[in-house]
Amino acid sequence: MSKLENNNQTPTIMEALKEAAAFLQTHQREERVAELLLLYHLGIKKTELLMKLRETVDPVLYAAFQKDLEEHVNTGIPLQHLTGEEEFLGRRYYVNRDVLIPRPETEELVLGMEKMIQERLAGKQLAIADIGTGSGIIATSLKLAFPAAHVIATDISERALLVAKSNSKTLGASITLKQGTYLVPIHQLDQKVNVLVSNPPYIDEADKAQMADTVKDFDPTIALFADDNGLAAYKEIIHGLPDVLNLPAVVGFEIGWQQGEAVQTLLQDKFPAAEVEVRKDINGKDRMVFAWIEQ
Ligand SMILES: C[S@@+](CC[C@H](N)C(=O)[O-])C[C@H]1O[C@@H](n2cnc3c(N)ncnc32)[C@H](O)[C@@H]1O
Repeated sequence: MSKLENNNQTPTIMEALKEAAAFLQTHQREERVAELLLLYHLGIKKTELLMKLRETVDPVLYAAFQKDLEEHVNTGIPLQHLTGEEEFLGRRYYVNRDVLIPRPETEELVLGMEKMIQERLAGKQLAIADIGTGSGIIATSLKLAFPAAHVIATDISERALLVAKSNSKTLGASITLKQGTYLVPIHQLDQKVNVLVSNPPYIDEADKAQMADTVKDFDPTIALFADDNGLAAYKEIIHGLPDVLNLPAVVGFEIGWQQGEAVQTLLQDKFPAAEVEVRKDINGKDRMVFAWIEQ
């Protein structure tokens, strides 16, 4: 067990940060965790932190900060599980062990969907499905971007849906939440949609050994892994698409960086006349597939 050595029970904020950053660096953890965790414990914003660098840290808060820091170093517990929140497109979402921690790549998926909806479905009544909603980030963001849309969010996990419910409520997004496997809840609602988006599980189990402990030990297994080289969820969803889409429709998937061609082919085979495009993320890796399906 690594322990943070400190001889000073009442350091200044600056000293606490330096000491924590060095501790994280020694244990090959991201140094930025020090600042984010201290902000959380002090209950202040970064701008306030910069003005308070010479103030001493309350010993009780400092002890709690150190305890979390040591747990992070020793177990790999993600910062977001210590603070119970993550930011997504400028909004704060509650997270726990029942949901995937929202990723920046998914922000790019949502922004891409918003743009396609504005360009292709302007003036149309929108019915949007988010399949495998997890913490509800995609469904909530799209409802807030298109307030008149009917948004349905599904997940196989009841516990994930509780998190999505709490987030959508806190953020004032009225969405319909349904439990069930992939498209089944959409069928049950007898509701066709003209927008379908999903960030499904897409990691091949064979890649587990190379994954960071912060991911494989803490994100829910059901949110990460899929059979068939990670393609099983795409295959199942795309197979059922013709029955749930009200054309013309926009479809968007987040994908693993090596899955672009496979998912594009699955969509193109199902809808030969569709425009299907693989897009890269900010790091230059294939990360999204978008389809515009008119017939
Ligand atoms: C990669 S996570 C994405 C969560 C969230 N949409 C996001 O982008 O952060 C995949 C989600 O799909 C859900 N899931 C896994 N298998 C499913 C299935 N068979 N049917 C519906 N949802 C499923 C998981 O519970 C998880 O919430």
